[in-house]
Amino acid sequence: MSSLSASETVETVETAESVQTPAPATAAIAEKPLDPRPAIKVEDLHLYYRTKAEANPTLKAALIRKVKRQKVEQKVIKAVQGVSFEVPHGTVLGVIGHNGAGKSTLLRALSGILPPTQGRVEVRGRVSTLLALGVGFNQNLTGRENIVLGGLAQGWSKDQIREKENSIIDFADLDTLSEGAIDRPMKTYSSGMYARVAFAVGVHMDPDILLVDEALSAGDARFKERATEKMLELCENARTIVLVSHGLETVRHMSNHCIWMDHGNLVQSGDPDEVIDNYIEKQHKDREEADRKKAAAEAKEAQEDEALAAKAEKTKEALQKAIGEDV
Ligand SMILES: Nc1ncnc2c1ncn2[C@@H]1O[C@H](COP(=O)(O)OP(=O)(O)OP(=O)(O)O)[C@@H](O)[C@H]1O
Repeated sequence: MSSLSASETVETVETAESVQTPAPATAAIAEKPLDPRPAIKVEDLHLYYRTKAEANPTLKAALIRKVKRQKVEQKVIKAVQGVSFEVPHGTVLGVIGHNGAGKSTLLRALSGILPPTQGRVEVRGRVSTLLALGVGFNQNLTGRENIVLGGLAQGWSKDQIREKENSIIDFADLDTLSEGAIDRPMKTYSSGMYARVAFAVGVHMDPDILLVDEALSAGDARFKERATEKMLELCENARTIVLVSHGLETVRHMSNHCIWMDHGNLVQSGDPDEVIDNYIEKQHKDREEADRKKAAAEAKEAQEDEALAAKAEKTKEALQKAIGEDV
């Protein structure tokens, strides 16, 4: 499930126009970086989305608005709020957190797709990004054609393309799933097949920094294992990987540093086992709290029902009494 984009940039620095608020505590990730300058440096990063959303999007409301020439109110979603961390070269950084915590948004900023609303992102090296399924490939072209197209976009020579094409196809190993699939349009692929091609292309871009957003989740166990091996190999060669995933065991297994995001904030940064265990504990506590609240609400509702029934009973008795007396 992925797309890829690669930049040839040796040093990318994204800076927001205004840096006003003081930076929160910076999370240094490794003690002995291979390169004294970090591969990634994020300082007081804020990322906001502006959307025009209506509470009640009805045709009537739209017509009234048009007649009255009213504008739809703009809503600001603060996806990332003041996050700072550094990633030395050769790190596999796992990024975990609940749905909507801001993980993918953070990755988009690292890849340069999304400029910071405020703060600073520095990325040193060639970046290859594996993002959401479907982006980056032409669905009507075959897997092979998309690989060649990707190579051309990278500025590879014909020989390089030929050499890498075979290696990418070998790595993706689609034939074991469906013979000849590599020469069929990608719109006919399953999400797992897509993930295989995307991941194979991404790692063959020879990136210094590989950004992976759940790209492996569609792959089967065997492919995940091979992808893991490949990522570790990249990492041994001082390449840096940022892996966003809900697969906590994958993150635990693969990463040597982990950050936990919650509602756009960085909750913890440190050893993967420690961070993941704390995250799991928090999830349990949240679930218990939610269960407790639900039970309390149900008990309250039952009490109110009982009180209403008692009141109705009393009213009925009073009515019967009144009717009886009248009679
Ligand atoms: N294109 C967008 N426009 C508006 N809001 C967005 C957009 N993309 C994400 N958001 C919002 O930003 C917040 C963070 O979303 P993001 O996708 O970064 O979270 P995430 O941690 O990756 O979630 P998940 O684990 O579900 O993929 C959410 O509130 C989300 O609704």
